[in-house]
Amino acid sequence: MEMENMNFVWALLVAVLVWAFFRRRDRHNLPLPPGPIQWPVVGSLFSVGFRYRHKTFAALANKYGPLMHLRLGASNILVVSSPELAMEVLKHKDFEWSSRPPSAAGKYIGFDFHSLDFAPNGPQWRHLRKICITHLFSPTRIKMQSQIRREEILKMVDGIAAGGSPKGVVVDMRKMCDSLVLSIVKRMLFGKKYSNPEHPMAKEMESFMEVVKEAMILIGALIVSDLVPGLDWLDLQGYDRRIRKVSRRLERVYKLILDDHKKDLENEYAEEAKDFVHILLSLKGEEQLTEKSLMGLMTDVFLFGVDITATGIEWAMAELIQNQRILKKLQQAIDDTVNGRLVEEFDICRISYLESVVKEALRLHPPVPLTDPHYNEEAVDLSGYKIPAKFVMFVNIWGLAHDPKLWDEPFEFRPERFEACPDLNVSGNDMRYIPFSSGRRKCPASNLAYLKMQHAIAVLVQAFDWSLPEGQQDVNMEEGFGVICPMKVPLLALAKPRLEFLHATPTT
Ligand code: HEM
Repeated sequence: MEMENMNFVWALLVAVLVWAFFRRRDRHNLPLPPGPIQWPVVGSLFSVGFRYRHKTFAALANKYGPLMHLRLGASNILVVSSPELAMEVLKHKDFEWSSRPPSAAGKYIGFDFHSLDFAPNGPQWRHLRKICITHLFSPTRIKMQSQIRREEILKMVDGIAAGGSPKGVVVDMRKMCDSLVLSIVKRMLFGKKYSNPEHPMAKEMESFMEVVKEAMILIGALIVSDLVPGLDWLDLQGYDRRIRKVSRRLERVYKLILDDHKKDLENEYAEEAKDFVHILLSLKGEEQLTEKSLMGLMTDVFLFGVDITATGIEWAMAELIQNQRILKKLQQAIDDTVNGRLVEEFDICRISYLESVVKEALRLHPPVPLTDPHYNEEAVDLSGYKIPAKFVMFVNIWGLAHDPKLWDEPFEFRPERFEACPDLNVSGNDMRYIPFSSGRRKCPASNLAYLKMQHAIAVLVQAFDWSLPEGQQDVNMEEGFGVICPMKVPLLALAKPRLEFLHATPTT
């Protein structure tokens, strides 16, 4: 076992012993759903392991059924793996299951649970969710910011084209996707301000990205104080200290950004010129946000807005490169639709094969393979069981999308399966396929993220022929690990320009 995992087991052991010494007697003797053997202290840890939890959960569900109970430390966990039960917890009983458990990341990185993702169910979460839906990710706002996405995608194409000869250039797809999505998110949040190297904040922003990366690692880590509540003061793994440090650094930069934007708003500012931070600062009356909520929302957009979308694009490109027949068919579908110019965002709704390709990539490789942890504040009936309060519940998004009882050849990349059923979409109504989840906690940015993925993939595929670099036989399709599921080995691909023109016609 790796050193880090050994440390985790020891820390958990000490924490559970201390917890058992002090805890109130609050045991319940209700029958709970079946699950793997639970050892003293560590619970089901050895059955679940440390990695690829979505795959382990799917394998365990074959044995124990679609509603499974596990224990890790003092935490009780349910895993849901059938469409019927997913419908029950995400739609019919979504109110009961729509809270989030307490966690060190939520407390510090989510600014005392003031981020949308970490906020427990209640007025604070409802307020933040409404602001996101009506102001940040509304169809009008998405349309208003289309020029930003267009410019950044064209920059990416120019960058690839400039680096190569007619024989092509090897592209590090991971770096390229990260940089594309990051530039779009930065401009949505802050406008062009900090892209100028002369701006006093430009240097600060560079080192800020390191803090964001550290925050993502910590959000994905198994932290003992999350599994044995009330013992964060022991900080047996040193994670709590790291999380507090990251939180202080995020807070410092956020405050600088907020002050800088407040100064802008002292003068008249055109609505179209406003970035997300201007919009959030301009809210008045009941909608007005506290400083903590402003910082929480910036965390939502920055931390969840970049990695997940970039991961989705990288997986889709890997599948296309492996499946040249599908790549060619997609190129043809795009060329036929746009007829002699570079594909634009407004063309996407007319290229149904593109949608099928992106849907299939999100099915085969959902970038978020398990929902975020849902949590019941009160006891709730589920599938004949009385589930006590304060259970953590995950829906296995990956498991549902790979279940051979629900899909033909679930491990094959076959976009045609979606052409046969166009109503099967990302809206979260059919629980076999929920890459953005479903119900109250569904991803609030799904429309934006889905559009961005489709446009970026369409442009890459239309502007270049893609293949493996010389000497490489296969794409390594192994998964890395974390809350977001990246490719284990970053994808390298050879891009050869296939269009004489690389500059698009102006948008309508
Ligand atoms: C392909 C890209 C994306 C995918 C597949 C995705 C998927 C998801 C999933 C599965 C959840 C968990 C829902 C649950 O717990 O039931 C989620 C939540 C969330 N996502 Fe996304 N997401 C993507 C992009 C984005 C982007 C671009 C943003 C922000 C700019 C974003 C912000 C959020 C937030 C704030 C939540 C928490 C919502 C809440 O708890 O109310 N996501 N997303």
